Amino acid sequence: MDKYDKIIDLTKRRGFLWNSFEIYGGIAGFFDYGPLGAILKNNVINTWRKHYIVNEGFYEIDSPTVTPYEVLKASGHVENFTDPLVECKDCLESFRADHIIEENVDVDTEGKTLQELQEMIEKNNIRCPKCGGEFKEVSTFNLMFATSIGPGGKRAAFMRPETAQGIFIQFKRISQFFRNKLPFGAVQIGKAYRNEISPRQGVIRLREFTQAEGEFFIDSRKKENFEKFESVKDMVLPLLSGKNQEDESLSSEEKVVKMSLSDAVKNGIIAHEAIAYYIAVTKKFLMEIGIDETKLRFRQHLPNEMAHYAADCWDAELYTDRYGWIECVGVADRTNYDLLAHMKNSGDDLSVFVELDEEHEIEAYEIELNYKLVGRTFKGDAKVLEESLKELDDKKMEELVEALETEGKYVLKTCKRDFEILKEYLTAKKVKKIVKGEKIIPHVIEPSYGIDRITYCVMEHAFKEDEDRTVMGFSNAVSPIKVGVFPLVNKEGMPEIAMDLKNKLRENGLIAEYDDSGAIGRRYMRMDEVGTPFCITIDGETLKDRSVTIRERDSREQFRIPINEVVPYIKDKL
Ligand SMILES: Nc1ncnc2c1ncn2[C@@H]1O[C@H](COP(=O)(O)OP(=O)(O)OP(=O)(O)O)[C@@H](O)[C@H]1O
Repeated sequence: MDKYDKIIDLTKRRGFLWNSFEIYGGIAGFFDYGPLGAILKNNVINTWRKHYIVNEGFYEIDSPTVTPYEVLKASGHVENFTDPLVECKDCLESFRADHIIEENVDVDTEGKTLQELQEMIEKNNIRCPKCGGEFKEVSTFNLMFATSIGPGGKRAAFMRPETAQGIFIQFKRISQFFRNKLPFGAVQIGKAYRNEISPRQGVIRLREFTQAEGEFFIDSRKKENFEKFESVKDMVLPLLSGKNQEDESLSSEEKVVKMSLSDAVKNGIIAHEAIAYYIAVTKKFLMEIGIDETKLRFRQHLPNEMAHYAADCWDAELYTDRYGWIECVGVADRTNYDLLAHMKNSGDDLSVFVELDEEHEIEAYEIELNYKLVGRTFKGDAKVLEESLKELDDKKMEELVEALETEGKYVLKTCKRDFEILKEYLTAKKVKKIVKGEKIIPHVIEPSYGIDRITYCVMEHAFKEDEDRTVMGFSNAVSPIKVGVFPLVNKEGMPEIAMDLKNKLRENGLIAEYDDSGAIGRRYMRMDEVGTPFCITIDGETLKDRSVTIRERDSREQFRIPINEVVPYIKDKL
C-alpha cells in the first residue's frame, strides 16, 4: 500500500471521500465528499474567500454552469479545448496520447502536434496497456460536455469547462459595480466540467470538479509598478523558471531556485510586479490551509505551453507521493485577450475610461433630441430613450449616425423595449471635447485554483503515521471537527457535563463531537485520525473543581483549565 492508497482508505472509512455511484459500479473521474470531506473542502473554500474577498477586496459572483455555445465559441473553447486521443483497435479503450507516451518513454510531450505524437507512438512501438493491441491514429477530442437548452435541443450549449468565462461575460456590470475604477476584480467558485479522456489518477483528474478563479482587471501600464507589490517583495519562493527547465546542464534540484520576488522581477524571471504579487497571495493561502512548504514550488509555463496571448504564467505545483508534482493553481497574465474576443463577438464595448494626469482633446458625437416629436411618439418611454442614448459608446453611436444617414432609421434595443428611431427625432454633430482620460481595454491577471486537487494535497500533507497512531495534522483553519468532548466514564454525571460542554461549543460556532465509547486512548486516536486539534475530557476532578483536561493533537500535551474557560481558550487558539 503506498501513501495514496493509505489516504484513500482512511478517507473512505472516516467519511472524507467516497467513490461516486458506487452501488452501480462507480465511474472514473467522479468522487463524493462525505460528511467530514465536505466540511474540509468548504473550509478550504472559505479560507480562499478570506484571502481574495476580505483581504484583497474582490467580490464573488455566481453564474450558471450551463453555458450557451456562442460564449465558448468566442472564448476559443469550441475549437481549442481539446486533448489528443488514441483508441485501441482491438479493445476500443481510449487513452490520452501524450500521457500514454510519457508513461512509456522518458520524453516531454508538452506542445507537441498530433503528427509528432503519432510519430512518437510509432517509433517507440507503444501499444494498448490493457490488451497490447495497436492504436488507431491520434485525433483530437473536445473535453466539453455538450448539452442543449429547451425542448427540441434548438439552442446548443455546454457545461462550463471553467468558471472564468462567467466573469468576462459580466465584465460591464462588474465594471459598473466598481464605478469603473481600475484595478478591480471578481472571483467565482463553482463546478467545472471536463470530459477527461481517461481519468486514471483518482481524485487528481476529475470529470466534475470545483474551481475557484479570479479575474483581476488592471491598467496594463501599471503592471511594472504594482502598488501592492511592496508588501510582498521580500517573500522568498522556490521558482522553476522556463529557462531552467530547458537547461539540460542543470540537475532537477538545481533547476529550482529559491529567490525573493523582488529579485525574480528584477532579473526578468517573473514578468512583472502584478503577477508576482498574485503569486505571493497564492503562497499565503496555501500556507494557511496547511500545505507543506517543502512540497510547494512555482513552475513557469514554457513558451510552447503558454497560450499565445498570455504574457506570463506560473503554476503552483504541490508534491504528492504517488503522482509527483501536480499543478494545483495557475496564475496567468492573460492580457486583454478575453475581453477583446468577447467585444468582437458580442459587439459590446468592454473598455474602461481611465483618468490621465494630462488633459487632451477628442472628437465625439453630441446628440440633441427633438423632444416634442420624441415625447409624442414614445410618451412615458421618452426618458428611457434619452438615457439609453446617453449611454451609447462611440462605436454604437457611429452605427446609429450612419444608419440614420443611409437608411433614415435605426432600431435601438434597450432592456425595456426596442425604439425605432427616425432621422427627424434627433440631430447628431461631432464636437471637440477636452477630456482628462482615455478608454482602455484592461489586462487581466487570473489565478485559477483546482479546489479538489488542493483538498487532496491538504490531506496528503497532513497525513502522518507515528508508531502508535495515524494523525491528520490539519491546520486549524481547515480541520473539520474542532473539538472532541469525552466523559471519562459513563456515570456520575460526567456524560451530562460533557454533552452540555459540546452543546456550548456548538452554540459558539465550533463543530464539537461527543464520544463516550471505548477506552479514552482509543477516543483520542479516533479524533487524531480525522485531524481534530483539541480533545476535552470530563473526569473525576471536574466533579470536584469544575476543571477539565485539554489534550492537544500534535504535541499530545495534556493540561487542565476551568470548564468555563474552554470556549474562549479554544476560540483564541483557533
Ligand atoms: N480534471 C481535473 N480534475 C481536477 N482538477 C482539475 C482538472 N483539470 C484542471 N483542474 C484544476 O483546475 C486548475 C485550473 O485549470 P487549468 O485549465 O489551468 O488546468 P489544466 O492546465 O488544463 O490542467 P491539466 O494540465 O492537469 O489538465 C488546475 O490548476 C487544476 O488544479
